[in-house]
Amino acid sequence: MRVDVVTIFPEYLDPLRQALLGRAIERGLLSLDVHDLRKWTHDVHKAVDDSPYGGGPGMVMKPQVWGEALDTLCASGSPRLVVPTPAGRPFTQALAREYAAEDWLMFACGRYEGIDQRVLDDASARMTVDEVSIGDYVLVGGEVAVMVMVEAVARLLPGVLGNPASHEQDSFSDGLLEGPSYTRPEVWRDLPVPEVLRSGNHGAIARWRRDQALDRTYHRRPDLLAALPDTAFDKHDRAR
Ligand SMILES: Nc1cc(-c2ccc3cc[nH]c3c2)n[nH]1
Repeated sequence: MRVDVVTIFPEYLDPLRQALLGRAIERGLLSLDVHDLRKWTHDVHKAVDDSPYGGGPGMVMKPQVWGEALDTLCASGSPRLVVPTPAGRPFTQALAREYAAEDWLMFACGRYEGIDQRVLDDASARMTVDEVSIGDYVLVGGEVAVMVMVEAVARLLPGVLGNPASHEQDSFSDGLLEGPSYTRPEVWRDLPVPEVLRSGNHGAIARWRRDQALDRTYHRRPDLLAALPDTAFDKHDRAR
């Protein structure tokens, strides 16, 4: 997978080159190229923003600069363009899986009050453009949202995680939240590991984990439970 990121703060994306993702990049499982948007300015101040039409606070990112950047970076083809914004569709594990199947993702990091809408409208004629929110809170720019999405997508790529089962038992992979996890010691500060997990009875362990996931989802994210089809529940689930 090819990943391109356009931003006025290229160094903000450096953490993506550390640890697991850094090793995946070194192994060629994905490529990451970060581009400084100011490369496509032509004035001495390298201006990327201007005042908003209609008034209001803050500044808007200029369409000319973004247009030239995308024209250059997309000259060889059409990536899926992902634009973080509080006003976007929710970024979910399902969307991460969809992105993990793409050959080429490009992320446009806004700053200020965002990017002139015409940039996205113009790009939509040549590529799929997704305006995406990573949550109902407001960041200062798109860079952190891009790091969240790149990490969530890259970990799904074959070979990135040591054990593929890790993401197959992710929270949300079966529509439920993950239950609690435990490791040694058996008792810590007078708190024991649930006995079933030490029983060696794998059927009982699987049942207990499913029950824990159902309970946790019921109490913390009832919306997820309500969204599941009846077929998602077996007779044991229904007997609870
Ligand atoms: N989910 C979410 C996205 C954002 C976001 C994304 C881009 C920009 C550009 C300026 N402020 C921004 C905020 N906040 N919260």
